[in-house]
Amino acid sequence: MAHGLNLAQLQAVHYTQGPCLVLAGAGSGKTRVITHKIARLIETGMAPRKIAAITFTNKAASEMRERAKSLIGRQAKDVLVCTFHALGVKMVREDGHVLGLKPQFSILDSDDVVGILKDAAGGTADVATARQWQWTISKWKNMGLDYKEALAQAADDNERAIAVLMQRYDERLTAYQSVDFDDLIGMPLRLLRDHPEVRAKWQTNLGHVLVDEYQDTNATQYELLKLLVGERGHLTAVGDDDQSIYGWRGATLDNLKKLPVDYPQLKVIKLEQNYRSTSAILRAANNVIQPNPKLFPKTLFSELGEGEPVRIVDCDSEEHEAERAVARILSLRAAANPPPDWKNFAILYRANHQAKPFEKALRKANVPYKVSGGTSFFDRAEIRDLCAWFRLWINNDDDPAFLRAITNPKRGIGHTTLGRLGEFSKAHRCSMFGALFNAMLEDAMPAKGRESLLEFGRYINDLEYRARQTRGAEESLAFLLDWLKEIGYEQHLYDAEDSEKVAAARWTNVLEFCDWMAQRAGGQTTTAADTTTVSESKSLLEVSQTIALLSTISEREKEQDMVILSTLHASKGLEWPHVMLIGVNEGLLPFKLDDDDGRQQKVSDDTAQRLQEERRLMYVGITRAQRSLAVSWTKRRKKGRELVSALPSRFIAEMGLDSNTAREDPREKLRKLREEFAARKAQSSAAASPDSN
Ligand SMILES: Nc1ncnc2c1ncn2[C@@H]1O[C@H](COP(=O)(O)OP(=O)(O)OP(=O)(O)O)[C@@H](O)[C@H]1O
Ligand SMILES: [Mg+2]
Repeated sequence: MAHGLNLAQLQAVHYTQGPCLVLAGAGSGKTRVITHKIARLIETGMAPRKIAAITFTNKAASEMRERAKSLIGRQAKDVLVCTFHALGVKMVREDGHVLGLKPQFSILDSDDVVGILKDAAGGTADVATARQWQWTISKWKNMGLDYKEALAQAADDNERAIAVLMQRYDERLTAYQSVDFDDLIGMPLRLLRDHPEVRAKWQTNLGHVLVDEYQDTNATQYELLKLLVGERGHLTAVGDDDQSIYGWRGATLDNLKKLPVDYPQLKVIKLEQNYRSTSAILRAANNVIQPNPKLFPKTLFSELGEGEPVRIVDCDSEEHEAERAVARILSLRAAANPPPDWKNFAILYRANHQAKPFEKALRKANVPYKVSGGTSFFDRAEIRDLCAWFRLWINNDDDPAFLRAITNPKRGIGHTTLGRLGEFSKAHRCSMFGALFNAMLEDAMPAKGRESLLEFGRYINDLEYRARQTRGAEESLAFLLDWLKEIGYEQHLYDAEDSEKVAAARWTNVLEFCDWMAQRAGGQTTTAADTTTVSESKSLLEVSQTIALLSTISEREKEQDMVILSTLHASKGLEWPHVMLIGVNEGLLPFKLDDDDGRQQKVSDDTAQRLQEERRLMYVGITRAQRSLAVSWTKRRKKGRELVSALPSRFIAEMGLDSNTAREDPREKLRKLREEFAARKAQSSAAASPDSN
């Protein structure tokens, strides 16, 4: 097991007596330390289920599980590898009853939250305002505040009003037996903080907790972590202060500073060798991050050789930029034999909307690509409709799911009827579903409306019963298809869409989703949020319970051979042989900074801090590249409908490249291509792929 680790890494892996912090730059093998340490802990006799490894995304979790599996085999499946949120789901499912929550609680998605907030505020607010409330409440929850504490620290009347709204909002969530995304951290924290027996249970159950990307944890997550590991502090955290890019979401570098204070026995280990990138790439990264104040001094070197110079690509417009990116991918592929896989290329950008021209250009050139971190499969309206039905089978009290299921597809139940049902359920303090079977409902609405409601209720009960009996892949698929036919979902899609093509695509998604669910019922796959690894067939009801959780917190990831388009934020922790950073313009990266035009000497503290975070984002982007890096910017950008002239980002100059060699010159490229062609010919058939590592 020792192979493939340097001395400092080995030290981190073997130190299991107490808390350990690995603090090191990008690509220095921090994540590798975590996987090897999992293996080491198991080797020394710790039961795999006593180990928890916390990652930043579900994708990172499944990758880590794979890596652990290749080191230690099947035992890896019992290690709890998941995100903070998935851990939260597990904790709330096991112990939420202490807080009055049943194990079959629902997790609300962002749209549900906005709907509930609007409703709780009297129903007149627009979506933008409701999103603002959502943002503020989320911020408070991430600071570990309940509505009373939020009220006490509110800065103005507006915030006080939101704190009052927060109370009503949380009351509704309790009534719906539902939680929002932030509760998945806040509730476990309350469980451990306020309930010693629960705390004792988790501290005994977990022998060691490992955390990747520690620099991006927020205050609540840190508190949770501390309570999970207790005073013994069997904790390994790895991180890089230069890669902290979630400050805007409440992550705080204070957690890095607090660790040595809260754990005086903390062992701090630094790693200095970068195993990912060539020296040319690493130098550009070091230059960019250099102006930022240093929390901990570090140096980083690479032994992978100088490599290709970093390319700066000047473009006229976004379309031009996209064309050049595609041309670069094609020429890099043409230059190697066999050509590197598509998945070796990544196009990274600051904001989601920047992907569009690139998608168009890639499609035009028939290049397979995947937008990662964009709209997830589970965010599609049709999938969310189906998930609402599942949520309702599992948790009849989930009112948002009830409303979504009863109206998708429409079943002739009008708004008036639903409105009356809503009022009745409020007056009688029960869920809308519960109200259906209340004898007093007779007085609240005309018989006709009531009859259709009851019919729906009976149908849900019937489905729940049938789903419980349905096991295995084949039965499940048959059940799902029957159900979709019964509710007329395909027709519903065709009615809702003007374009038949769009409707057909949505129906294909539905079928793909059913197939995927059926496979899970057959016991095939494991996913990041589903921490209990599936190995035998499950009933469809059990499967839908985990799907309902997945619907908001997981992306369905398949390993496919495609060019990756990703935001810089979503690229954290990942690596590709060839990376293109695009839209590296002032105003985009760094993103618009209020009082800073790049020339002023003095800027406000806030702006200076945001600039530091933007610089870290650029650093993250550069350090994703293993062998080649191109950085492009455009002379003109779209602003609304207009084309305005634009400047290259200050970060391009800061990379400190020699402008003569770095600019991409078409003539030089041609020369290189010729050279490579000649070299390949000489090598003839024996040529091995430089990309097959
Ligand atoms: N000792 C080593 N020998 C050889 N390769 C290594 C070694 N340590 C790490 N690597 C490789 O270097 C690359 C970067 O490692 P890893 O992803 O663990 O770095 P990291 O510090 O987590 O990076 P980031 O800060 O971007 O998350 C990986 O491909 C990994 O397999
Ligand atoms: Mg990492």
